[in-house]
Amino acid sequence: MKKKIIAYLDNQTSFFSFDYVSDVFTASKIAEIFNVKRNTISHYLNQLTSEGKLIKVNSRPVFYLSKKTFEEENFKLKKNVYSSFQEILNEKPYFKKERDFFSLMIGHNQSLNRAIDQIKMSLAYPNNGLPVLITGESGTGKSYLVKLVYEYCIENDILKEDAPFITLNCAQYANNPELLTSNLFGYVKGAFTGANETQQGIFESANEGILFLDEVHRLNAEAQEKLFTYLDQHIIYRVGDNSHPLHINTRLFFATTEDLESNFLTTFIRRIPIQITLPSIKERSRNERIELIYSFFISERHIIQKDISISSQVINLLAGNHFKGNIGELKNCVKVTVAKAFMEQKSEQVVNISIHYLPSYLLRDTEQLVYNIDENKILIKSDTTLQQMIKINQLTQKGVIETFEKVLLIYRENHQDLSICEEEIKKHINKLFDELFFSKQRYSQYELLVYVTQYIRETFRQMRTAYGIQFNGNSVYALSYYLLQRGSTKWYPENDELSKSIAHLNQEIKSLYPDSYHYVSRILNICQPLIDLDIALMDYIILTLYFKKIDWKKEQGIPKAIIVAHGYATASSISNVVNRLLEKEIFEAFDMPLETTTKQISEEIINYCTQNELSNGLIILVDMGSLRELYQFFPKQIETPIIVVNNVSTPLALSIGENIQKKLPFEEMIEQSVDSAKLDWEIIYPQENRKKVLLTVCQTGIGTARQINQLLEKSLPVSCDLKIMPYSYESLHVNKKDDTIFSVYDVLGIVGTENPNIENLMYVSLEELISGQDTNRLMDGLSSVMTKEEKDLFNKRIIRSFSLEKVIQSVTILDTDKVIHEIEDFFREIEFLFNLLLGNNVKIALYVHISCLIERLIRNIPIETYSQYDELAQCHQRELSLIKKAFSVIESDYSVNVPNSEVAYVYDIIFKKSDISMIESDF
Ligand SMILES: Nc1ncnc2c1ncn2[C@@H]1O[C@H](COP(=O)(O)OP(=O)(O)OP(=O)(O)O)[C@@H](O)[C@H]1O
Repeated sequence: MKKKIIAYLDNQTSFFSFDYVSDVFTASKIAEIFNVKRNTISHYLNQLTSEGKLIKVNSRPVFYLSKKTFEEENFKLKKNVYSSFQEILNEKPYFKKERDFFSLMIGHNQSLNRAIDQIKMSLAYPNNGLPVLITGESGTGKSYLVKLVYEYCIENDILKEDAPFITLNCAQYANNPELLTSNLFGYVKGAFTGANETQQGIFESANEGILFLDEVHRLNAEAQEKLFTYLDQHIIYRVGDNSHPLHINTRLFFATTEDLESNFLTTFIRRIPIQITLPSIKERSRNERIELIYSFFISERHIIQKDISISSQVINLLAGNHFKGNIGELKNCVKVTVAKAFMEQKSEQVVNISIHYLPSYLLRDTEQLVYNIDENKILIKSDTTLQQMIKINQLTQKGVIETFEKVLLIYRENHQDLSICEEEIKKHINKLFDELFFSKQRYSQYELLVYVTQYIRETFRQMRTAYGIQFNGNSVYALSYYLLQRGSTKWYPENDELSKSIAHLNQEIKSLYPDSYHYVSRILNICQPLIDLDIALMDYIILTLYFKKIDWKKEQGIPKAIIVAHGYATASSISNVVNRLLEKEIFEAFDMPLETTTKQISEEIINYCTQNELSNGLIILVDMGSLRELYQFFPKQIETPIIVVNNVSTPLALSIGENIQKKLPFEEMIEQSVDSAKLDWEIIYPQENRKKVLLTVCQTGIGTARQINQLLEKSLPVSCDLKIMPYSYESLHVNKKDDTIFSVYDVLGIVGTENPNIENLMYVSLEELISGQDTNRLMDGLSSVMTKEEKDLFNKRIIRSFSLEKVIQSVTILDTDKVIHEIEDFFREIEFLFNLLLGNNVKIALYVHISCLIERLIRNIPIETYSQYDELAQCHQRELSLIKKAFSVIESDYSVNVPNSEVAYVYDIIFKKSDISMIESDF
């Protein structure tokens, strides 16, 4: 048993961390693992401790670790029994000192992590370590890093207490490279004119210490040669003497702001195995920049010996600026700002730092707007530490990061399959947003919130214009709160495994919710430069899943409309007036100064076309005859119909705008407006590449069609270039192939609740999809737009999305279980009253139809009146009354009244559905 315990603890101890001591080291856990009584285990553990095999930590609970493994992984221990882990830590050689030194360097655990590891490695290398070359722009901390290296070496006995640390800035000798060489390596008497005495060089003075050559690219070829000799053999020769080598032991650090390739002899570079590049301030995360700013204000506080209160705008402006002189310039900027405020507020107890004290160039250069609002203050007192300040900063984003971690944990626990764990993940995301909405902290960040929301609102406005997406007012706030809390911290996954999971999840979400993902990406890209975000893949994931819930409401069927007119503001003024009158941004303006050519205008418009979603067509109102030729510049591959209307005027634009709002069919929008005005217009249909569409229809209007549309869109693979759009059943039923939709699009087929019976056109009923009967037929009809893999994926998703429950869930807000029960009662009643058995297809059609019907009634949404109601009522009054009777339970349960038209549609489904067989019952 003792052997087993030792083996177990050897293994566990290799994972031991002071930061989190797991219960695997406690007697009770070990007893549980070996299925032995606790007392027995304690007895063995104590014996092993006194044998020196284990260490015992008498904290509560008591922990036991393998001494051998601990010492291998950490450091030698003096005892076997300790009162706490802190007591063990106190024995760690140089523990405090080592940690303290490099941690003074902000970014030591983030952007400088690797650089510091490399330095430590170079110092540990035998025979005086390895030489290190540090590159980086001016002010990135090269000199500061070497200074810390020196202190680290002293504290860790790598160098003796009185070891020399000599810095030589080679740039000081820019005009006299020979002087630099002789100062560096020393010279012998008579080596050159004026060499009256033999003189030892800086190299010798740095013996047994550190020599730091800054701006080392200034060394001339001769000096570089001399350095090789040292690097290769650890000897130097004084200038003028090549026969007396001097043995030197100095650790070399070089720094340069220059490009290595062009300024150094390759032979020199090859001899320096460790090369480190320090990041510019722009490359550091915002959090690191904020840490730097805080630390500089804290040091200024020590200098002026007065508390400092800083407005959060000041921090924002400093953190948002990418100082060319990097940290050095940032530090100076803080110094100057504090000095200026201090001078002006000598008699005040606390020095207030507002944006007025910042250097003016900072305000001028900043991309961020500055508001003159009463803001939050950050107070630095005599005992304020950087750690405290960072903690406050990090707290704000804790909730978001915790959600990241939780989501990833759930995803990984569920074999990286979103279909199993999506609901659970969404619960956590919704919880996060609930917390964000109600967070008290928000109030303390009020000003920043105002700032962020106005950008988000503007971003959403752009999205509305570009994609025709309507936003729920809450979305602006949800996104603003999220971004505010998220802060601008770079978030890195802890390891490669996690990164892989994130990439996997990202891919899954991207293909599952392509639209939502696309919109989220657009929004984040637009906001990113404005609010200085460091976006991680997790942000796309969280936001896509969150916004999916709200659902982007697409404005259906509205074409884009633009006004193009010569002159500096003609187009803008017309569109302004019209948009204001219509209370909607219908028109976009393209002002064209007079010298612009038609070709240039076309290019602008084509550019606009590529950036906006135009699948509902584009209407261009132009001001002069010559512009009519505009379309000749359009590429043949246009995918959308374009109407060009000549001689734009405000009344014409207003009339067309009204028609657009009424969602009239594409050509009618113009016909109705221009008829009276006798203006000329032209419609250009895409000839080669008409967009392929699948239409969704429902017989009662457009409501259910839209829902079917959404379900299909969600199932559509991202890579597939198919448009799915709801369309009027009535219009197709009456016009058949003459309907305008067929000249605008390449219609591949129709999915719906009722067949408009168009010759040679695929029709798949909703019931077929729900019953999973004939998805193959649909897939066959889509062969021209989908590869086999895409069809398989589409099919798989349709089967998943079109279960009866899911369809009902998506078409209504009603409680699915309840509504299904009610409808089943309705079936029984119908079967009883008419003495028949409803076929499965009829039932499925009725499930969907009636649940939508109930919702329509509850929400007071009108439907198209049943056109031949009177004739139907004349012949089938009895049937209509019986159907109405069967509805009585539903009517009373939902407090609604089923109107005649609705009853008539239900009659059609039960008795007329052409492709559904109705089984008469035997009795
Ligand atoms: N990571 C850091 N944490 C805290 N302070 C830093 C850090 N890096 C640099 N500094 C501070 O920034 C200032 C500029 O750094 P430093 O002089 O080392 O830059 P440099 O790269 O050597 O510049 P140059 O090439 O112009 O000589 C120093 O005062 C230093 O204290």
